[in-house]
Amino acid sequence: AMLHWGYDEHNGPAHWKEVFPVANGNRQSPIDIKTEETKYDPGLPPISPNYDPTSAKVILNNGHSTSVEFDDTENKSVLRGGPLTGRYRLRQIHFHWGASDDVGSEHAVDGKKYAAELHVVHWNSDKYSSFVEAARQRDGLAVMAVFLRIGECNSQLKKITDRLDAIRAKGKQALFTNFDPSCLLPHSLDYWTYLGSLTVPPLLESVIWIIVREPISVSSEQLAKFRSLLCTAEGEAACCMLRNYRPPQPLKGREVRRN
Ligand SMILES: NS(=O)(=O)c1c(F)c(F)c(-n2cc(CC3CCCCC3)nn2)c(F)c1F
Ligand SMILES: [Zn+2]
Repeated sequence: AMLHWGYDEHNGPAHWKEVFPVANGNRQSPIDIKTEETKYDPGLPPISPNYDPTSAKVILNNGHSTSVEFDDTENKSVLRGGPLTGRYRLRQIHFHWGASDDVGSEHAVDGKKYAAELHVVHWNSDKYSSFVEAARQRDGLAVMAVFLRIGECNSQLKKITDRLDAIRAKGKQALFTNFDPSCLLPHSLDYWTYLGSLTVPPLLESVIWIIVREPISVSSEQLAKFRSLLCTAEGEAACCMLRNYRPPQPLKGREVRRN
């Protein structure tokens, strides 16, 4: 079996079930959203992100993505509305991308993959007392996903891509504050929503997914900076983080609703 999970031939998504059998579960993510089969739900309210820029703490290379981590010790930055009951506290944002611009997103829309995908991870702080506890519950996490398409340079994303050279190696982090991730959201927050899982091991089936339908832009040069991150620590033989997306998983009868 694999040593440590990753996205290479020997430890990638096809192997994850060897250590995490839930990989073949009934509510796995991501999925390919077949827009003709989504169900309009007039009862779905708008999503309402409310983030305090002082919650941002550090930018991190965790070896399988780059994330911005937020202070989630109080309800300073929360997501509410949409399919959610109560408040979900902001924990971290991170990205998924591919080895070339024609792939990279985890979710797909009618078989189309975008160049990358932003995930904004929150946990149900009304019902649970920590992220790790919430991550084990069916309604514990809410992840808002935003597609990135190749286009003009994204000046807001530049705040992140300009810092990546300071955290090239796995385990490196740098101070990163005064950042409100709403600045990365598109004009329209219309969305699809369905029940799924983490898209990385341990693949826990605890995520209410909110997929924003309008993509944001990223330039090819900005995206190339993500690929120059290393999935190896300093002093180890350098290995670039060329891709970190899981392919779409079986829908298994789940409904995808839209507002
Ligand atoms: N792609 S995704 O589905 O949006 C996504 C997520 F939703 C996550 F929550 C994480 N995540 C993983 C852990 C370790 C925890 C270690 C203790 C058990 C729970 C996981 N922290 N956050 C994550 F890495 C990720 F990629
Ligand atoms: Zn993710």
